[in-house]
Amino acid sequence: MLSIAGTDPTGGAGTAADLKSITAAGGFGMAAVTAVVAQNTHGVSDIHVPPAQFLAAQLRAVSDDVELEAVKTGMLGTAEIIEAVGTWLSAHPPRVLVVDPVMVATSGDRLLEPEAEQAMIRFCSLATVVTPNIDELAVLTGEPRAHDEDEALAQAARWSEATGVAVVVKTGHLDSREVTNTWIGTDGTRHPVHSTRVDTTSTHGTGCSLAAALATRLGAGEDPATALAWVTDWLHEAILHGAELQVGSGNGPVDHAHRARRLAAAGSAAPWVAGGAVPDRWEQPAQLAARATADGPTGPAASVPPVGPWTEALWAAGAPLAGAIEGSGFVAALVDGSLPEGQFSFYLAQDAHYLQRYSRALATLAATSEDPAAREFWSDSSRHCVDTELELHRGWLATRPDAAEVAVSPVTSSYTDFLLARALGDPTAVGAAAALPCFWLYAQVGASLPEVPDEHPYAGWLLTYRDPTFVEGVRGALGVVERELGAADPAVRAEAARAFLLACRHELEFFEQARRVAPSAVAPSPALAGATR
Ligand SMILES: Nc1ncnc2c1ncn2[C@@H]1O[C@H](COP(=O)(O)OP(=O)(O)OP(=O)(O)O)[C@@H](O)[C@H]1O
Ligand SMILES: Cc1ncc(COP(=O)(O)O)c(N)n1
Repeated sequence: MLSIAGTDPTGGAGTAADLKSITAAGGFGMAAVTAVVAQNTHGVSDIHVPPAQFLAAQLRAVSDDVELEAVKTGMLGTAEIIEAVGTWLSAHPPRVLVVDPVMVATSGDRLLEPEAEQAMIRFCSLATVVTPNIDELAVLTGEPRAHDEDEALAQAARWSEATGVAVVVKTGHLDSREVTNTWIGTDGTRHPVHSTRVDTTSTHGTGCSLAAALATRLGAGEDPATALAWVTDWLHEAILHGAELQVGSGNGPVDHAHRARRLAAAGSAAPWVAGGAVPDRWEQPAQLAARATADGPTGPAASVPPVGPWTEALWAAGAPLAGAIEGSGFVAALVDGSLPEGQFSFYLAQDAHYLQRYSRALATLAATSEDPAAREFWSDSSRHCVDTELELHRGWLATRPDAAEVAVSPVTSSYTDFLLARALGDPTAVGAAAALPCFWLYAQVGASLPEVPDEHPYAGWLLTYRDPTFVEGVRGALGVVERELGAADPAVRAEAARAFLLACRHELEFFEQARRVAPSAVAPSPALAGATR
């Protein structure tokens, strides 16, 4: 996959951004340089355009040796450069050509000579798809700048029909809460991909990154809707975490590698409960809390407080994981509404599988517990789980036939197999401690959620986290676990603590697994707002 673009020595835009984006999108990146640009996160200070013959030599070096899947062009700078690229492309037409008609940088600096605009407009007709921002779309179409998304879509559709070139309309430059990228096909088809605006100044190079990643996915054979969904979701994550890079003091770059680092961390082979974190015999509550907090963050306070010293120690030990769940990408995307529909549907499907199995683990605890109050609590909870699962199928999943057919995932089955094994084969204190995080951490997430507006795509679902009867259930589970631990042998207690911490980690994996699903993997369905659980 070849990028033909200008440079950015601070790595945020141009060929640097393109190569990072191509890698992130799964391709092998190559780059031919059109212009050497002295720029940083504050703007452009100088531009050197090497002779057009030199660019032609770079392009020949590539095509003499390499077969390309796709080409993306960015800053072309001058009419002469546009012509050199056009000539080369005509001799070596790639299967996919994405043209980002770069004219003006975010900083306001011109990256295309004004007299080259007409040449750029003609050049765009060679493309498979063009990715102008709102201002560039106005120049391309020769129309006034669109005021809103509908105007931009209409402009793009007219231009696309006239030229036979698809357009991705990007609303990043409008000031709506939602940011939508829409693929407009030459036959008028529209594939909108919705995302949410991130309140950040780290958007340097977003246009370059979108176009390069899109070219890579299209070059690999993905259809336009799937490719654009992948790119929009990946870029949202990169923008969300851009500021953490702390690169420059102006408009910073996005974090192209955020997803790769997140997935690498998820694939870690380190044990979930470090050796020595739990004593072999848990004699005193403080033994566990002291060890668990010695080498890690303490985490948030419990929204439903512990009911005694044993559950207090469990919380102290598991709190860093509760914090990780509250701060997880899944919860963040669910709350800001950018969670792709396919990932949400996958989550619902796994939730249904989970509840079905969890209810059996709870029923097992009801059958094996000695304490009548525990038996009553577990059997009520098991029954409640069955009801919730049935409601999930009747409500949310009924509107998504594709999601209803999603099989149980490895993450869901390893969590539920673990819970069932603890309930079936271990002392009831261990089974009870393993079952507790599902109650306690779910309520914790619920308490951390902000109010969302009614038009939020997942408003209906977010409300289910606030169910007050659920908080009662958490108190019930805490009471049972506190009593079970108090009565247990210290070795069994230690096993229970281990099971509790493992279950907390399973909870984190359960939430995060949906983020690992391709955003368009489950077919879209009618709007979510207002749907009932
Ligand atoms: N603040 C933001 N929040 C969320 N997504 C954004 C934001 N800014 C940009 N994006 C994403 O990046 C894409 C490209 O951004 P934009 O519309 O600003 O294009 P551009 O002007 O060509 O980019 P550039 O400023 O790099 O030239 C958008 O379509 C959107 O997916
Ligand atoms: C070489 C080059 N190409 C493109 C851009 C546009 O990116 P942005 O508008 O985000 O500054 C840039 N600044 N530099």
